[in-house]
Amino acid sequence: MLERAEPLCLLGAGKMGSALLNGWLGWGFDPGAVTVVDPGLDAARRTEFTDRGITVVSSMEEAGTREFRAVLLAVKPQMMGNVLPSTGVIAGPETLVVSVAAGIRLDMLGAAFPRSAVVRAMPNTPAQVGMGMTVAIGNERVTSDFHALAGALLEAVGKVAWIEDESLMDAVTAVSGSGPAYVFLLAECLAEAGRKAGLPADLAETLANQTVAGAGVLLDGGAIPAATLRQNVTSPNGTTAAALSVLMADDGLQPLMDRAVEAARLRSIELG
Ligand SMILES: NC(=O)C1=CN([C@@H]2O[C@H](COP(=O)(O)OP(=O)(O)OC[C@H]3O[C@@H](n4cnc5c(N)ncnc54)[C@H](OP(=O)(O)O)[C@@H]3O)[C@@H](O)[C@H]2O)C=CC1
Ligand SMILES: O=C(O)[C@@H]1CCC=N1
Repeated sequence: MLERAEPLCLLGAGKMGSALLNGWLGWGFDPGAVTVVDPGLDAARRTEFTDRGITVVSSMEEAGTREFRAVLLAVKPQMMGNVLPSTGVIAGPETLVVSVAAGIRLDMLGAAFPRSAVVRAMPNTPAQVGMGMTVAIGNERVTSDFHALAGALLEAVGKVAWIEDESLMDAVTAVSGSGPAYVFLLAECLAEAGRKAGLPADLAETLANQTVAGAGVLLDGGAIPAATLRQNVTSPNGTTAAALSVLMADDGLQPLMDRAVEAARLRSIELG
């Protein structure tokens, strides 16, 4: 389990790393136990962290050689080759290493951290509001204690599903990792279509955003399937049916989404 003051290290305090860090602090984790390693932080971001009692350093050398209880790797996949060789020193047999980098496989992570338990995870940005969806898989060093620790770290920002077949991770990345972007694009397209239908731009944007947000809340929890929620909007021979006859045509949204998800899945494989 996660104790509130065990030493944690976050490598890469960008969008995903910060979302997880905020989740841990919101859960009650001691900021004084957190070290952030990020060479790119500007003065304002650095102060934001240090004001909360978090230690911020620019390099692994500055982080020292202490072994952390948990290390979260949240740098770009393209940076992992640079970062991994210098990180082994902060991870020992009692350390859990969690990587959220798209495409970076467990065997690569395991080679960089041969003494540590390693979890490969794919979260998403709704983690920023505690509504994340993370899929995770551990290597052979992940005992039940490490599994519980990883679960606690990841559940601090939303739901977690564990898988046992790593080959699914590229499709996971394409669906839930990248998926929020598809939904935001849907909101943008809906607003644009509203503008083209004659609505003032700000009203069109408000209508589209609130509609997507409200529909998301209806979906939350999974009690009512998406198809049922869709049918609840669709009056026989009404306006929704007219729109859905376009969106659900043979050349409608499904084949487009199939192609988009496949492109993301292939890119995830390439990143590895
Ligand atoms: N954004 C998303 O929706 C998701 C992202 N991910 C994964 O999370 C990871 C991070 O993505 P994201 O948060 O979007 O990216 P960001 O660019 O927002 O964050 C990466 C951070 O790492 C910093 N950084 C660069 N080099 C180093 C280094 N050597 N040591 C420590 N920190 C470093 C960057 O600084 P600088 O900006 O100066 O380069 C930046 O602050 C990626 O691997 C991505 O695949 C996973 C799921 C969803
Ligand atoms: O676009 C990316 O590569 C990352 C991984 C999933 C979401 N963002």
